[in-house]
Amino acid sequence: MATVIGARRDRAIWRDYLELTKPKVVVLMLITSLVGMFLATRAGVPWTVLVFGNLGIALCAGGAAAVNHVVDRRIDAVMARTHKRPMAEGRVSPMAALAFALFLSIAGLALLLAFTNPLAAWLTLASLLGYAVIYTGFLKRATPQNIVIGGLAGAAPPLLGWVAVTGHVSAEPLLLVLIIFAWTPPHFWALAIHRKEEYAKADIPMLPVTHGEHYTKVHILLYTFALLAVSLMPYVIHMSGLLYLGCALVLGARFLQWAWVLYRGSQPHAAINTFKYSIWYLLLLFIALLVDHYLLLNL
Ligand code: HEM
Ligand SMILES: CC(C)=CCC/C(C)=C/CC/C(C)=C/COP(=O)(O)OP(=O)(O)O
Repeated sequence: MATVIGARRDRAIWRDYLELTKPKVVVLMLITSLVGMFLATRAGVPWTVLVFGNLGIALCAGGAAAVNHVVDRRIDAVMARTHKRPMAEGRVSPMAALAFALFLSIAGLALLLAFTNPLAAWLTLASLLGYAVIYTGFLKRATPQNIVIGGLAGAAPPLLGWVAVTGHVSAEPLLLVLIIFAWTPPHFWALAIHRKEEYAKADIPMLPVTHGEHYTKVHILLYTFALLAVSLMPYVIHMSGLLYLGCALVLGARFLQWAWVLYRGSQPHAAINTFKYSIWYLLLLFIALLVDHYLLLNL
């Protein structure tokens, strides 16, 4: 077995490069961009946009994630959740990871320019820079509101998908962005409560570290209320029908229940369970948007 920058290589190198792209996060983002594409039109989405548009968005998101791994390698090495990452353990060198990130990002933008439209490419570039440079390079170490502001980049994919199809920004995809924007604080702060000591050790000013657990739980509750309200808007503006409304109410009520259990402190694993539920929530809410869309079209 070879030794790479002081670290033993005991697994295939492609796995390390794949890990740099945060594949599970990117897959969920892709589902939201797919939904943005399908909701943008009553006719079918051209297959070139469907395939190369989503591939372009995924490559750029993966490129941004790889930059995040490079910039954060020292703090990742300090935290138990992240210390086995390829950069934190030195299995991939910063130069190699940056070259990989650059390759993914340029390939992604080229696909978007070739198969979608310039606006989709520019907005994707803005999201890429928003996450890789603004959030990772500045906000993360600067303010406990880091993930609220930085959340905009992660929330962008439904807009990117919509614009890839239509070529312009409109209210409906902005509403989908708003849903993910309101979802991000409960998603992340629940995990941050669970991992509070690690963030404190790494000197990262996440809300539970700077303002305490109680304050964070109150804000999780408030954002979850806001999320429930915003998630009903697609029905209110006649973008979605009753099936979506029912799903949004049930999924939102369950999210509120978790936020309440977390707030009351009555369950030892409430924080990590709220985090896990947040991922199922977003996945199921966007599947509901899609199923509802095709039901409405066929009525
Ligand atoms: C600024 C915004 C966000 C922050 C700060 C954030 C933070 C995090 C963190 C710290 C994790 C844990 C990763 C791990 O355990 O290695 C995570 C997991 C995850 N996040 Fe987010 N997230 C954000 C936005 C998003 C968005 C927009 C999506 C998808 C639309 C998303 C989807 C996921 C998924 C699927 C996981 C589970 C990954 C796994 O199990 O490996 N996140 N997030
Ligand atoms: C083009 C486009 C759509 C770009 C979006 C890029 C993207 C992958 C955003 C993900 C958001 C996320 C997982 C933040 C966590 O970072 P963190 O550094 O706080 O978490 P960590 O400690 O797990 O690395």
